[in-house]
Amino acid sequence: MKIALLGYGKMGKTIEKIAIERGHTIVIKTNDEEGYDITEADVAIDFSVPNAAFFNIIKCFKHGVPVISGTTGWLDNFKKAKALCEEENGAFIYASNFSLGVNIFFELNKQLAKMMSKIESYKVSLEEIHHTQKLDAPSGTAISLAESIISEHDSYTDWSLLSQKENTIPISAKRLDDVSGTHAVSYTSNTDTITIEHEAHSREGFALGAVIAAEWLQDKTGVYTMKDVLNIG
Ligand SMILES: NC(=O)C1=CN([C@@H]2O[C@H](COP(=O)(O)OP(=O)(O)OC[C@H]3O[C@@H](n4cnc5c(N)ncnc54)[C@H](O)[C@@H]3O)[C@@H](O)[C@H]2O)C=CC1
Ligand SMILES: O=C(O)C1=N[C@H](C(=O)O)C[C@H](O)C1
Repeated sequence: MKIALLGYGKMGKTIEKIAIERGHTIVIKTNDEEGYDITEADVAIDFSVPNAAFFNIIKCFKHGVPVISGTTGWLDNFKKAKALCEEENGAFIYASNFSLGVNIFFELNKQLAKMMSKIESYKVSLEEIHHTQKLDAPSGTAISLAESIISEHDSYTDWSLLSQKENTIPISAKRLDDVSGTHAVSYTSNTDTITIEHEAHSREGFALGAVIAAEWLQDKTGVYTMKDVLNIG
């Protein structure tokens, strides 16, 4: 498979290594909006920056190139991207987190929220920790976790960074050197705390998931999620 890497930073470089190990060829690697012919690629993988992702993605739709995006912090335009994908008969997967471990963690989070919805004595909170170069906060993964709790738990209607408000899930975002990505969901009562946590040991899990998603998407049209790719949940 000929792959275009839209964004050749920390993730782009990790994806390149894994894609080559799996027998693919990188035909484009760019940190720019222009200066390449996207039709050279069978599939594009966008891990760029929040203000570039939407442009990169719709360019792929316009040229009939299936696209995977893991860029976070651009979701105000997500609905528009989905609609454009359908209009152009494109192929698209966005995931706030491509690792198998986090996608299993997403399912655990959903089940736990469903169970805790019936128990009023526990209050939920989220914590995410990432490296200091991260541009967005809270992380895309923390937002996915919070939205899933909101859809399963009757007491929560919103999330916010460090909120104290009733019905709002507080998210704490910490930035420390060299942390690939840690997410914890805690339920606290007067007597105890239940915590589930996922800790990424490196970027390789995210990169492998993105390459597997690209392999899965290459002959399809439509908008999909990692749940479709991994067949879990
Ligand atoms: N969904 C997931 O599983 C994961 C998502 N991410 C997200 O992926 C994104 C990238 O992460 P990193 O590689 O760690 O960041 P990074 O900062 O190392 O790399 C981003 C690259 O995008 C480049 N760039 C800037 N403008 C561009 C444009 N117009 N077109 C293409 N590239 C452009 C930058 O020059 C930089 O090299 C972030 O939004 C991050 O949150 C990161 C890890 C996993
Ligand atoms: O920026 C990162 O590094 C990561 N970003 C994603 C997010 O915002 O959730 C996924 C992962 O946690 C690493």
